[in-house]
Parts: sequence; C-alpha cells; structure tokens
Amino acid sequence: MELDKMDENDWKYHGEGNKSLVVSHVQHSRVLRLLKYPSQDAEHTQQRTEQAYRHIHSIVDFSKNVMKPLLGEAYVHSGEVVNLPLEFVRHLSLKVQQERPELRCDKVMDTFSGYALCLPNLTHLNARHFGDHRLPLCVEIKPKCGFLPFSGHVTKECKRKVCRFCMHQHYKLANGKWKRQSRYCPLDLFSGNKQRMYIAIKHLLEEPQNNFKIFKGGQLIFSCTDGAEQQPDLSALAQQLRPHFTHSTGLYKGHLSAKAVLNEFIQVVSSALLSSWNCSRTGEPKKAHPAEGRGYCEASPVHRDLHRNGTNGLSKDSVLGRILQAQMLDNLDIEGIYPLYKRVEQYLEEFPKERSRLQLDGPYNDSFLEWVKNCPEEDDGSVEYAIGKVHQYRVAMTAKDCSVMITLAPCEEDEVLESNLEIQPSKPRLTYSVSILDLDPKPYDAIPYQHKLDSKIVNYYVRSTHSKQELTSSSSLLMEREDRTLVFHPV
Ligand SMILES: O=P(O)(O)O[C@@H]1[C@@H](OP(=O)(O)O)[C@H](OP(=O)(O)O)[C@H](O)[C@H](OP(=O)(O)O)[C@H]1OP(=O)(O)O
Ligand SMILES: Nc1ncnc2c1ncn2[C@@H]1O[C@H](COP(=O)(O)OP(=O)(O)OP(=O)(O)O)[C@@H](O)[C@H]1O
Repeated sequence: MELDKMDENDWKYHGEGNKSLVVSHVQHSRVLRLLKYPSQDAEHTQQRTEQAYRHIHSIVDFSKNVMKPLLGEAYVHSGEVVNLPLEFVRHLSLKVQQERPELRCDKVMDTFSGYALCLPNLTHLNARHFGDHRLPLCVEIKPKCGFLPFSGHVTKECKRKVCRFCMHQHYKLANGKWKRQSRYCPLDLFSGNKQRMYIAIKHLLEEPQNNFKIFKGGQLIFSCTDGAEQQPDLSALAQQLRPHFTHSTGLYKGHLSAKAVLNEFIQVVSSALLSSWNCSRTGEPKKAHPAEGRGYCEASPVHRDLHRNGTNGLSKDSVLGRILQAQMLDNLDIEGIYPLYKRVEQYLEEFPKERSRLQLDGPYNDSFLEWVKNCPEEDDGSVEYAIGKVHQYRVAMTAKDCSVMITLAPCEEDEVLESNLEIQPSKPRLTYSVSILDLDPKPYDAIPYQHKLDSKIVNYYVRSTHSKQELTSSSSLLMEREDRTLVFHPV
C-alpha cells in the first residue's frame, strides 16, 4: 500500500461497531480500521491526534502481546498502524457517510489524526481462490460471555442461573436498542454440544442483532438492519448459500430445500467452531468447559433435557475454547472486582506516580502479560493482588466482546490449504479459516460504569421477569418450550 498514493475510490464502506469504522480495498485483501468518537468531541484536534496515536498503538500492542499469546497465534491478526494522508481520510469520510447505518451515526470517524489500523480482510480466504466460480462465504459471530459467574462475591442469586446476555436482552429491549428479543444463548454456543450449538446458531439466524453477520465474496449479505421489526428473510439467505451446499441428500425439485441448506450451513459453522488447530490425533482433546452448573442458563430456550445431557465440552484449542478460557479469567465477577478497583484508587490517591508502574493504561507488553498470568490465587490485601485481578478482568472483558470470523470456500479434494482445515469430508468440500477480531483493551476507568451497568441489568431482569411471572400464574398460562418439537438432523 503506497501511502502517498491513497485514493478514496479504491476503498469502500465495510462495516462499523461502537468504536471503529472499517473500509475495505476494492481489489486487495486489506481493510483499514479507523477510530470513531462522539461528534461533540470534535474539537481539540491536537489533543485528539496525540490520543489517537497512543490509542491505536495500544490496540496493536494489546492484541499482539496480550491477547495473541492467550488466544493462539493462528487466530489473531494484530495489523499495523498506518499514517494516512489527511486529504484521503477526509474524502473517505464523506464517501462512506451515506452508507453508515443510522444507529451508528452518533459518532464520527476520526478525520484529524490520520492514524488507522491496516489489517488483512478476514472475509476473504487467505489464499488464491482455486479458480472455483463460487465466492467465499464468511460468518461473523460475536458470541459474548459463555459462562455463569462462579464467584463467591456474586450477591444476586439470578446471576448464577441466568446468563448476562439473556438478562441484558430484557434491558436492551426496554431501552429500544433492539425491537425483537434474541433467543440466542451464548452458553449453548459455548457448550461444545452439537445440538445445543445448532439451536444457538439457529437463533442467531432468526434474530442476528449485532451478534451475527454473513459475507459473500467480501460483501455483507446478512445482518441486522436498522430498527428491524421483522424476522430476516431466511429463504433469500438460503438462496444465496445454496451454491455451496450442492450435494445430493435433501433434494427438493432438483436442489436442496431452503431448510436443508440452512441446516447444512449451521452444521458447517459449528464444525469450524469446534475444530482445533493442535488437536492430538491419538488422545482425547483437552476440554475447556465451565465446571458443573456454570454452563446452563435457565433462560435459554433449549429444553432442560438437552441441558442435562448436553455438555460435550469444547476442545481447549478450538476457537471457542480459547475465548472461553480467556473470559473465565474474570473469576471474581464485577462485584468482586469493584472493591479491588477501589483499593487501587485509594493507593493512587496516596501514590499517584505509581499509575505507570501498575500499567493501568499500558504499555501492553510482556510485563503486562506477567501481571495477568502470575496473579496470586489468594488476596493478601496488597495493591499488587488488586492490580493483577483488575488486569485479568480487563482481558476477560475483551474476550467477552470479541468476534469470531469463519471464512469458508469450496475446494477440490487435493486443494485443502496447508494453513486451513477441511471440514465435512463426506459432504460439500469446504476449506476454511478461523480468526478472532476486535481485541481492543477495555479501559481501567470503565470499571465503575461496568459495576453500575451490571446492577441495572440484573435489577431490570429481576423486576421484569417477576412481573411476568405474576401475570402468567394469574392467567395460569403454560409456557411450552419450542425445542421440544425441534427436529435434529444427523451430523
Ligand atoms: O457491555 P456490553 O456487554 O453491552 O458490551 C458492549 C457492546 O454491546 P452489546 O451488548 O454487545 O450489544 C457494544 O457493542 P454495540 O455498540 O452495541 O454493537 C460495544 O462492543 C461495547 O464495547 P466498547 O465500549 O465499544 O469497547 C461493549 O462494551 P464492553 O462492556 O465490552 O466494554
Ligand atoms: N480485519 C477485518 N476484516 C474484515 N472485516 C473486518 C475486519 N475488522 C473488522 N471488520 C468488520 O468491521 C466491523 C466493525 O469492526 P469492529 O468490531 O472491530 O468494530 P468496533 O467498533 O471495535 O466494535 P465494538 O462495537 O465491538 O466496539 C466488524 O463487525 C467486521 O464486520
């Protein structure tokens, strides 16, 4: 990429989240990830430029030096910082503005600093495309937190029974963030049990919110649209996916029925999520599953029987296994972390210069990783213990908010990539690669906010389900769970 010859016409809008906007190159397999900030903060440009420079470097350092060793080399692409011509960035910002979803327009793209992250475009497969006319598919899942808190500091009983995602749905709907409730439960996806995973992915398809997207040939073909009130058009999606699932079972009028296409698609996605890079061929792969009782959410629509029989456990080296282990570094819960945060704050009041030794704002280097890895089990009352736990919590928060990208492309028998894996040997031949994105550090200063948000979510959930329960018992309605009637296809 020649930085002095950047032309906005070579780039197009690709997507965005809360903190960054991404554009993709029209020919090369590259994206630029630019920072965003609230439009009211557009002043103080000099300060912004310095902040952006530091922030973007800290994103790369955190991803490369902290998250990559924890999650695995193969899954993480940290990218590199680029300094773009301001003229290019301003034209780019104008160009992409009309494509941005309304719900993201409360923030503006950084057009002052010129700093951005350059990354491989993970919606493409990292290889030549075998001359097959079918475009690669890419599935992006933001799985969120996959376990119930097991900390003795948890005060609200419901947190031990219902997962944060399922509770948060009630709060999000009440605040108008989404129009329709998602029935997805992360604990089913992280269960490692194929039937539970099938149901979790099916629920993501039915209500993707910001947890599920599909790209074809690098173009977004399936996601949640602004203010969507209707269920997404799954027949149209099946039509788009059909060319990749052309083998002979389940043929209807000469081709696979929409249901069969989606069924196969879900199975391929779960296989990719379950596969391991380092899986030993001789012994059983090591499992990463939450201990007894932490892997079942009472609000999940999955039937209880399946819960009971359904923890196969994830291989520790699967992408979900790796993410779950990093998430579980949060073993005190925000209720246990908040008093430790206050201990650190009190210490800093007395010794403000210690902030840098304690690496509260980075640098995110090997010694930061040491804090995370070598934190003692027992609280000895020291500030060092508090810092170790706070750093572990922040790493876990990143793992609870990251996304997984699975890129799939058709291949012939002898075309399985060295660096990628092949799935479904007896079914359509697909080669795939799996990556993890959005591994930005979560700020230390956000801990009080997280503490308040946790109470709001839990209190709202308790109130809303309590009033629903009263209504239900007074009209003696019997709620049947959907999945009693779900038919599973053999894998
Ligand atoms: O707190 P949560 O669980 O709602 O997560 C936030 C996400 O909301 P979600 O519930 O996934 O829709 C939120 O996603 P959206 O903006 O809702 O797409 C962000 O990812 C946010 O992270 P950050 O503050 O931008 O670094 C996330 O905040 P963090 O808590 O991870 O900092
Ligand atoms: N390397 C990449 N290749 C392809 N697409 C990408 C890449 N990085 C990001 N994207 C796309 O851009 C979108 C926004 O990126 P990202 O999730 O990093 O933004 P964010 O603002 O940090 O998100 P959040 O709301 O979680 O804070 C992603 O959902 C994904 O679709």
